[in-house]
Amino acid sequence: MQVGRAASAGTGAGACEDGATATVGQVSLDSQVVLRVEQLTRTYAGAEHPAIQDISFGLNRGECLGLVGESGCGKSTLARCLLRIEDADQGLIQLGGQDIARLRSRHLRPYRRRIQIVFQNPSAALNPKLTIGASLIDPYEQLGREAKLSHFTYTSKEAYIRQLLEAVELPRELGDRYPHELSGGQRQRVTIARAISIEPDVIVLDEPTASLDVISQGAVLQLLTDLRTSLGLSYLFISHDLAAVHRMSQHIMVMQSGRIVDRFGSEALFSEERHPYTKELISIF
Ligand SMILES: Nc1ncnc2c1ncn2[C@@H]1O[C@H](COP(=O)(O)OP(=O)(O)OP(=O)(O)O)[C@@H](O)[C@H]1O
Repeated sequence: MQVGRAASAGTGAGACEDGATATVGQVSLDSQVVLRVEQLTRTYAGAEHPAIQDISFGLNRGECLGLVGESGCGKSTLARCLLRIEDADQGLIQLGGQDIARLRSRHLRPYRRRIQIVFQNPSAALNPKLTIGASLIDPYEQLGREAKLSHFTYTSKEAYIRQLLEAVELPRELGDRYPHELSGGQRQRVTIARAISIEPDVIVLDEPTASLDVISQGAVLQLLTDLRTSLGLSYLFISHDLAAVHRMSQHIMVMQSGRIVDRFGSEALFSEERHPYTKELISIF
């Protein structure tokens, strides 16, 4: 893997609620924010309450921002809205300085590359009829050709696939296999390789280790941390596993019934100031 662009350290602007630009001396920290979300709300047809309501946060370049909350609180709805798989009813999603919340088709296309997602279930995320190599090349063919890649170089399909497999610590022979011929942990590494292949700014990790055994979980979380540092990636790490979120993230947000009820630097998880719901989550895990 070619690496080089160093990740910026977290600046403290992460997870800022009102989306305001923070300043330290003369230095604006706003340039560090790669993804800014303001007042995002989504109500499903027929539902009594919004699935997500007034969600606002900023994600710093090179940072992992954790989002934790119990099942059904709205985490995946937020992820789908950020990826524009679903549309929010109102609110702003600023990526690369552009509000993408309402962009359509060709206007949205240049921003699709900038935000990628890794889902919980790698088996559902990979086309069973494609070899691993073909799956890895697919995002580049769809979105990457227009982009100037700086870590991976595309000289030939084979060379590109090799770099991606190497980046996620998989043997190159796996490129010729089909998804069912891999273990769950290997399949999830392939979906991570797909997500990084077109060098996005942001990756939404939606419960990326929930389907794995404990040993594979630890290894995949470590790989994600290493890739964040070496590729300068920014993560929104969604999980109901508070321990994993604490391990991975510089800042943490806690979601309850569609709203962010608590947000703090990871080191302040056990502080007395925590919201009662955060304390409840701590007592469960
Ligand atoms: N397509 C949909 N249509 C209608 N309601 C939905 C839809 N998807 C989710 N919901 C509802 O929206 C709320 C939030 O669901 P969501 O899947 O975002 O929660 P979650 O926190 O990701 O849960 P989990 O951790 O179990 O995946 C729930 O009440 C859910 O029933």
